[in-house]
Amino acid sequence: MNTPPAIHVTNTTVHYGHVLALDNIDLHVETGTTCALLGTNGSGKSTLFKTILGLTRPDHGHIRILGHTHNKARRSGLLTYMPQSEQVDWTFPLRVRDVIMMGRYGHMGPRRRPRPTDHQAVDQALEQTGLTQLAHRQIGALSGGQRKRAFLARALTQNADILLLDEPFAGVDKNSESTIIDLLLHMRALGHTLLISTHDLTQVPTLCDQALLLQRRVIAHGTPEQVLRPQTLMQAFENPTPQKGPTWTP
Ligand SMILES: Nc1ncnc2c1ncn2[C@@H]1O[C@H](COP(=O)(O)OP(=O)(O)OP(=O)(O)O)[C@@H](O)[C@H]1O
Repeated sequence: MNTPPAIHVTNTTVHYGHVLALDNIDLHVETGTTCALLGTNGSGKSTLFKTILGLTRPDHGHIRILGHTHNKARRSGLLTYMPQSEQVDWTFPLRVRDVIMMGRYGHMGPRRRPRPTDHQAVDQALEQTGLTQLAHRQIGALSGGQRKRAFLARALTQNADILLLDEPFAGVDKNSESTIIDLLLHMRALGHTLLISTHDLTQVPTLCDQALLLQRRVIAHGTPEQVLRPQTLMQAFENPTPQKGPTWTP
């Protein structure tokens, strides 16, 4: 029997009130693929992640994760999500290790008592993200790049087949960026499926097998060489959503 696609989004439209965020999206990501999600600010990247996760309800459309509904996929731990920014009280006395352990909650019983396998998973994620020395530091005392690595470590401990990463390189220093790239290449080599939104086009050819260019609708989907053409990228600027913040120049 053929394996179903890791992510299969069909004919999916999302409005926030009168704002059209996604317009009839079709997306097919095979298992083991690393796909970049590209687009200007406000082009619908975060909305697409949230819709795949079932956190945002589409007006219409059909979403399957490895052949399952998002509820079943989430319950089965098939996918994990690293949001663009975390709603965290940075003054709360949580250590880096505690934050990463949260990724293991789905593997624990209702009392959330970590077992040796949970501690091992956290140790491994700390090492992979270069945070072992900072494990006992309060989360708010980390730099932006270190915080991003901690939340990536929390996602890794879930050991999900599919990782949805919203802007993993935004606001990180060069050191953190190179740690994150190495880690994502490692996950790719292990056969995980990754959907990564990024404004940094320079990473895409090395890191990704595919790229999807979004401007509420799909402008292009193919290999990085097919998508990263100036004339294709220009289409994303035909009618960009007015937004504050950085955009990129093709
Ligand atoms: N909760 C919301 N309520 C109303 N409008 C929203 C909401 N979330 C997003 N939008 C709007 O939907 C559109 C798509 O936003 P979205 O955040 O998905 O884009 P994005 O590509 O992730 O942008 P960025 O790169 O800035 O994060 C934008 O016009 C945005 O203003």
